[in-house]
Amino acid sequence: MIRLINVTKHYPGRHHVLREVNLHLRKGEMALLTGPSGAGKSTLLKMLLRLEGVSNGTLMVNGVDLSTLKRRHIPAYRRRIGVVFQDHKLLMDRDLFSNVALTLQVAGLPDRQVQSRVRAALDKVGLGDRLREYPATLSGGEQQRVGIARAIVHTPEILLADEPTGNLDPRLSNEILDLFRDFHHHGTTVLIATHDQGQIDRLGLPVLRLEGGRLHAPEDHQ
Ligand SMILES: Nc1ncnc2c1ncn2[C@@H]1O[C@H](COP(=O)(O)OP(=O)(O)OP(=O)(O)O)[C@@H](O)[C@H]1O
Repeated sequence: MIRLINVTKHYPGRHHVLREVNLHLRKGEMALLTGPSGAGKSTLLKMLLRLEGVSNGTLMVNGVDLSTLKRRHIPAYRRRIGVVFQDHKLLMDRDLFSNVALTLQVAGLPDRQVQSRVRAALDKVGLGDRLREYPATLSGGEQQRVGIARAIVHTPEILLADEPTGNLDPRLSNEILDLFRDFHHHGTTVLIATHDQGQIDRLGLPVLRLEGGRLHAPEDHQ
């Protein structure tokens, strides 16, 4: 599903962030991406979203070489991926329903489908009865769950998260990561960038560690 072959990345005028990285994450797998600050975790996620290009090597997602993806096909490609950020970037002047509905509306889905999908997504994260509330009335963990509902509302094949528990206490972090695990158990491929050693130890998932531009991964993930 996700395959990096000798991928190198450097930003203009800077030395390499990633050097000949190899990774194989199969369909339906879940893994944690870790490493010190500045190691390139966000860069790797951005490359998977085609927000950043690869400098050298090959990055394949679902059999598609991203460097050959035409510009006009990028929006459709991104709709197959759900993304969760640490600062969930919710629209504070819109209620939960509108926050989650937005991507479906932009994609031109009929109203009735938008209604049912948004309700189902908010139900999955335990906020199905709070559709008309505004983000400001929610706790940090609840806001993060709205971010997750928004990421999964279009039933993506791949779910990426960048430090999704960064601002949360351990109990809420457990809840959020268990939610990701549920999606993984239902067949979604999940990759989460995290610094949280407690979660890394607790979850017992394959750990992909970036350091000094290299990726250290279990042998069957290289
Ligand atoms: N757009 C950019 N232009 C130039 N350099 C960048 C850009 N984005 C990131 N970098 C540099 O690339 C390196 C990797 O950054 P990245 O954000 O991928 O690391 P990270 O592992 O996600 O870090 P953190 O854990 O602190 O979020 C850093 O040295 C950063 O300064």
